[in-house]
Amino acid sequence: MPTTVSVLSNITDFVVNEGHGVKGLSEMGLQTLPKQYIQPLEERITPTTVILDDQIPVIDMSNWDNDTKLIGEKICNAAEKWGFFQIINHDISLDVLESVKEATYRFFRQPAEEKNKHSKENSSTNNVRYGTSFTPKAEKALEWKDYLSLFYVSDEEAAALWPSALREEALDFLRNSEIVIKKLLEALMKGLNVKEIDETKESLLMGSKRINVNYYPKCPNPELTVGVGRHSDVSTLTILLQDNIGGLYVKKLDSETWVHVPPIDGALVINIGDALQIMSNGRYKSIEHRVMANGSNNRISVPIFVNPKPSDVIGPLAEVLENGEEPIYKQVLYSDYVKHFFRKAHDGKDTVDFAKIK
Ligand SMILES: COc1cc(/C=C/C(=O)SCCNC(=O)CCNC(=O)[C@H](O)C(C)(C)COP(=O)(O)OP(=O)(O)OC[C@H]2O[C@@H](n3cnc4c(N)ncnc43)[C@H](O)[C@@H]2OP(=O)(O)O)ccc1O
Ligand SMILES: O=C(O)CCC(=O)C(=O)O
Ligand SMILES: [Fe+2]
Repeated sequence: MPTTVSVLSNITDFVVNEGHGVKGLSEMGLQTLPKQYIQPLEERITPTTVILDDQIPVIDMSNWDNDTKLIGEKICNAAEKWGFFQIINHDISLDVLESVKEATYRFFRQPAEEKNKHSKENSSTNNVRYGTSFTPKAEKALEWKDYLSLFYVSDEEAAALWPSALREEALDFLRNSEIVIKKLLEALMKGLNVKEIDETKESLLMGSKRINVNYYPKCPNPELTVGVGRHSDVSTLTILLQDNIGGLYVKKLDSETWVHVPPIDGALVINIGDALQIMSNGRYKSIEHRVMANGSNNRISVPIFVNPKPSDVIGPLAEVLENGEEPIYKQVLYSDYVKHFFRKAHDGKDTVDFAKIK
């Protein structure tokens, strides 16, 4: 086992290259945060920018069959005003949610050598990626997070390539989320004057999926760093399962203030991603969010990113422009958009400028 002194003299080797991650660092019992993780003042989450008297909407899906119109309107309203909401009574069983959380812990509990088989350098596939921070090579300060990212192609590919520690549970969460994803997209498309989601639209909106499992270990100086820096997701929409620790903050539209997303047992957090902001010509908002590190507890979260296919070209939908509205985004190849996102450090909403008509 390396000593604290030898680890601290080469953090990148220990955390990034050897695959110990920030989990390995945290478990050495550090008393102070290594300098590589100290974020500039403007990137830290401070009480002065957080407001306590507002909250993202919480939408009850239980009466969907009888109240589709009313619930649909609430969803569209939340997508326009907040870009974020929580759903309760969504029909994904607590068992499925608990199992994927347990499996996440099972994956991260494994020795570094086992997890590191899935690093960019060691993995035989781009569709399975274990890593730490976001893009360590491009970042001035690292983020206090380890992750495993799984791009879904087929059950057969998952059986061959996904780590067995969480494969079945991640697939179960993906399968069970299908119905609620379709309900959300049906409501959101109605709000854009799209009457029917045919095969082509379905493929454009949800032609590919990625499931990530995030691990934020206990941090010695949480106020000096971030779990995840300011970013918007590049998805169509994201379905996020968080545990009961808290720490996710969402920027309020047209303001410099942030609200906390309080954990609600059994709820899922939904957010609009850049792809849907672009397709809706800016009507639905892909909002900046970030995660605070925690000084007392480890935290996990499991986002499912629902995306266009990499080969799709995305731009404002014809139905949205039908009434003469001017497009504010151009047509872009989705994989170019995603590559642009992955190649730079988290920088708030700047990714979407890639698709803006100047
Ligand atoms: C917040 O912290 C995060 C967030 C995320 C993900 C957030 C999302 O919103 S995911 C939704 C992304 N959409 C998709 O995955 C569907 C479309 N997929 C694609 O278009 C492609 O699969 C691709 C992602 C572009 C990869 O295509 P490929 O041809 O294989 O390109 P590469 O050259 O291998 O990769 C380009 C560039 O991106 C880096 N990268 C690729 N995948 C990941 C990943 N899962 N996590 C981090 N970085 C990734 C890759 O290293 C390349 O960069 P280089 O600098 O090496 O050139 C995810 C993780 C978080 O922490
Ligand atoms: O962990 C969270 O609550 C949010 C994670 C996130 O924003 C992401 O993975 O894109
Ligand atoms: Fe995110």
